[in-house]
Amino acid sequence: MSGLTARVRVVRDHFTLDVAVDVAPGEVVAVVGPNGAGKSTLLRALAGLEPVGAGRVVVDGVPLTDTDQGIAVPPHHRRIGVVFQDYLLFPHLTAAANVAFGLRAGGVGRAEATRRAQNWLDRVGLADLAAVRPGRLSGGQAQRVALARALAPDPRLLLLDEPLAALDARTRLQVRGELRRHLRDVAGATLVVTHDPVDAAVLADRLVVIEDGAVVQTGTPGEVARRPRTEYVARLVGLNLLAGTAEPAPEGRSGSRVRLGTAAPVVVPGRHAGPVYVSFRPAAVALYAEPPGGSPRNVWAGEVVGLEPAGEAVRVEVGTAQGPSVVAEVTPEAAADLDLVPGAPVWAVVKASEIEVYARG
Ligand SMILES: Nc1ncnc2c1ncn2[C@@H]1O[C@H](COP(=O)(O)OP(=O)(O)OP(=O)(O)O)[C@@H](O)[C@H]1O
Repeated sequence: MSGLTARVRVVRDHFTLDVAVDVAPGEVVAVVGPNGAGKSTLLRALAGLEPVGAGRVVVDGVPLTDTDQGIAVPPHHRRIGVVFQDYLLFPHLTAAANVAFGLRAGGVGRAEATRRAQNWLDRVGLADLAAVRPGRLSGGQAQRVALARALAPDPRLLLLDEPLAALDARTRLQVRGELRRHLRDVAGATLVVTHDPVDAAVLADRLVVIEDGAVVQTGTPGEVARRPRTEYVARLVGLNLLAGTAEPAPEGRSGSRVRLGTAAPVVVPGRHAGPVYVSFRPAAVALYAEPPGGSPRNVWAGEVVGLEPAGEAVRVEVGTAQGPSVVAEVTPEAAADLDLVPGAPVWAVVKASEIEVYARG
């Protein structure tokens, strides 16, 4: 099979990584997950930099790791491109010589390697800096040289670990756009580790979410953002997520009720039964300083736990006495009018029509 097919298990004292990932040729997959989830360990295992306890890593049909057969191709013979934060440029070589290095190591002759290195520096917009050594490059420029060095040998597998993390916000925006263009042209499989949901959404065709050493969700950025399956993913994409059990309304009535442990059940659109997730946007939560009049459904009484700015709005975390905590998004004016300070009593109301429901498990 072409592209990457991998299953790796790495066991440490207090941590086990056990994941399977497949990446098609030309596909860009972002690996996301909380700190310590095992993202870097996965990339390092694929690169041959981390001993694999059990598993197989196959690129374009060639086994690079196979613990059953005793195969462990050393990192420099894997013919893969890597941009890792600790895999720095050679300080004593010029930008052009850094890019040519990988080509030379792959058996390309000196003149051809120099020509192709220059061509790659052109492509990443650094033609004028070919003769400069890394010490005189900015962070963004060095990152582009590292990318050119990884891409120049036309690798069948490209691994990028937080390629934009070291850049300031403005450079990041620019380099992210360029990186996206370059990754679109890569014929091989690409895996990129990132903490940033925007990087993931911009760069990747598909996300693989890893938590505590295991894959917990995979899908296009849109699918994952619409239907998160874990607390971490929900927070990452800025949605409220509650787990519960649905039962459809009695015959002749629309909608369903979802029980959430001890909290009051929520009323949701559509007919659902069994274990479900319920998700909704913070902006779909209205807050009141007094119990709301009429008989709105889905009202939780609680208190303000914390507030933080979110763009032009204010995000308010509301803890409820018996149930879930929910995040609301209100205007700064509303936050002031409602006198929202930590500890203040508040009533949160979610419109049923704004709630998304999907099966768990
Ligand atoms: N060299 C090491 N020796 C022992 N344990 C390690 C080593 N490197 C990482 N770990 C542990 O392995 C687990 C996975 O770490 P890893 O760096 O792969 O996570 P990560 O998802 O990349 O995290 P981050 O987002 O913080 O970079 C963590 O529990 C970490 O403490």
